[in-house]
Amino acid sequence: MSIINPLKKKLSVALIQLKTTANKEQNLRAVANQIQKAISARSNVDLVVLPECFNSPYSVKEFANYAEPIPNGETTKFLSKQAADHGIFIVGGSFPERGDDDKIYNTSLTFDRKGEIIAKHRKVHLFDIDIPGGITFKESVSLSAGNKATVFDSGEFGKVGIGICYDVRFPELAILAARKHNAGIMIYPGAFNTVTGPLHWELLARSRAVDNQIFVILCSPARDLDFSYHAYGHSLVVDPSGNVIAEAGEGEEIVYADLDPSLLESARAGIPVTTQRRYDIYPDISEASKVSAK
Ligand SMILES: NC(=O)CC(=O)C(=O)O
Repeated sequence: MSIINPLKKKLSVALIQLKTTANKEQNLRAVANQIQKAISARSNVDLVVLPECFNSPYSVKEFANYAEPIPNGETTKFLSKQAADHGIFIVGGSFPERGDDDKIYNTSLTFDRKGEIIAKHRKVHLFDIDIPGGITFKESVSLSAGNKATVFDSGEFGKVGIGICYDVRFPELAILAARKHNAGIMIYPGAFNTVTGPLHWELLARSRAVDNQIFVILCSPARDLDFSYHAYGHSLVVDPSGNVIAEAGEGEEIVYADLDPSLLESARAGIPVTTQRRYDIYPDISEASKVSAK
């Protein structure tokens, strides 16, 4: 049985883990500086990834104050220009979007080398959790959920799926991207915290990678203990065998990695689950689990 390798060529990525302040202009300037730094350090960078909510505080009280329309808002124009000026792909983390329906979404835009928007993902699963003695957060207080899975075709290195943070806890998005659309990479801008991060951040990234034998990228803000929300940090890249091939600490840092198609090929050749699935036994698994959750 021949191996399907969705990754068309080696891809050099840079994940920008930076602190977010309450000042949007300052945040955008910091992103521009960090992109410049990444390009200067590694001239072959193809794709830059930014964290969830990189232009605003991660706070349900603040999302509406920072929300912008797409594509005519300041942050969209800024990201487009960065991508075009440097001739790189950018997965633009996420920022609060004010939709045409006046609702607020947590939205990630992806730009190609010419600065064109090639993907728009609105966080599908809102982060509503309550861990007594740990953390309570309810994005649904001020955000609305997106209603579609997102995969883009880079045209150069194959297809890529996008999720935002809490979306990584739901394997279905990555399964759809990898198995229905043949994506070789899943990218999640995310902002786990100091309670859930140590428990699940790396575990979930490695799980999504091994489930689908794809590369998985998670990009977080840097930790800032002066803010109400303490981001976990630890932006990382996982290969299709589940190995963490690059990882940041907690502070500001740029993580570099080369995504090598041969790693995907050897993972799928050695443990050929892609060709061994028994769809006769688990047709439409999501529908089945919906019934049992009632
Ligand atoms: N911030 C999130 O959306 C998700 C998160 O922190 C978690 O799942 O834990």
